[in-house]
Amino acid sequence: MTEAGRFVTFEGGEGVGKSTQLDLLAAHLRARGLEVVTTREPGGTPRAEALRKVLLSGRIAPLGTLAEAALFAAARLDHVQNLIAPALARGAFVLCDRFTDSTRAYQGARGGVAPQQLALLERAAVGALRPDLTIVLDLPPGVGMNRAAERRAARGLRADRFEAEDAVFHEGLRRAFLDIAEQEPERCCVIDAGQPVDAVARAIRQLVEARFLDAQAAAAQ
Ligand SMILES: Nc1ncnc2c1ncn2[C@@H]1O[C@H](COP(=O)(O)OP(=O)(O)OP(=O)(O)O)[C@@H](O)[C@H]1O
Ligand SMILES: Cc1cn([C@H]2C[C@H](O)[C@@H](COP(=O)(O)O)O2)c(=O)[nH]c1=O
Repeated sequence: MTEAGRFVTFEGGEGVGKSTQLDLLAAHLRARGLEVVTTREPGGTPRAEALRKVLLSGRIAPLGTLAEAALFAAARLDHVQNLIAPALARGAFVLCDRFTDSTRAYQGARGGVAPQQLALLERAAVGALRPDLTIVLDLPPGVGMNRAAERRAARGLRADRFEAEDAVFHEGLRRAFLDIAEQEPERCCVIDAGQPVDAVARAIRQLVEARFLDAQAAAAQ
């Protein structure tokens, strides 16, 4: 449930195309004259971006997955309070690269943090805020990991804390995101991310227009 705006999150494993598709949707919505705020997790505000650096460096990993989950929640609290909630209150479309489902998948399903503990952290960080729509980009993990590795090589980067996990971890993540989508079909929509970029973008545009913009136009008539 959001305030006046629309909150759309992009989820899925590594290299499935979340940032590519988020940018394309943002450009499409801006061309229609809408205010769009693009952001990401962990991150989105200066304090949360600082926490992102620590989390992805792997320096927190020795403290255990519960500590990591708590730090993701701390970053999210700052992000929601200082960027997401104000933008939604203004009536903007907020497009966010990863949100609470990533914690459920990475720290919960794969990291072994108990659902009750995750629920407490989630409530503390986001209160009653829920995405209006979550786009789950689905891809065999091998394909996504290859895409992510090529992107890293082009930028001269090394694998981060989570990219460095093994194939079993990434296979489990894919299942975790699909399970979340099955459990919340009204909020989540799974899209085949193995299609060419343009085809994925078209599917996302159609979904967003049908969900938010066609209904708005019909109501205005
Ligand atoms: N549909 C596609 N087909 C082929 N390549 C793609 C497709 N979508 C994105 N890519 C490429 O794959 C790489 C990863 O894409 P992107 O950064 O958008 O993924 P991501 O899900 O945001 O990754 P991460 O979670 O690792 O940050 C980029 O080099 C991008 O150009
Ligand atoms: C929000 C969130 C993220 N993660 C992990 C997932 C990714 O490996 C990184 C973020 O990197 P990206 O290139 O921006 O996708 O962090 C997580 O484990 N838990 C979370 O809640």
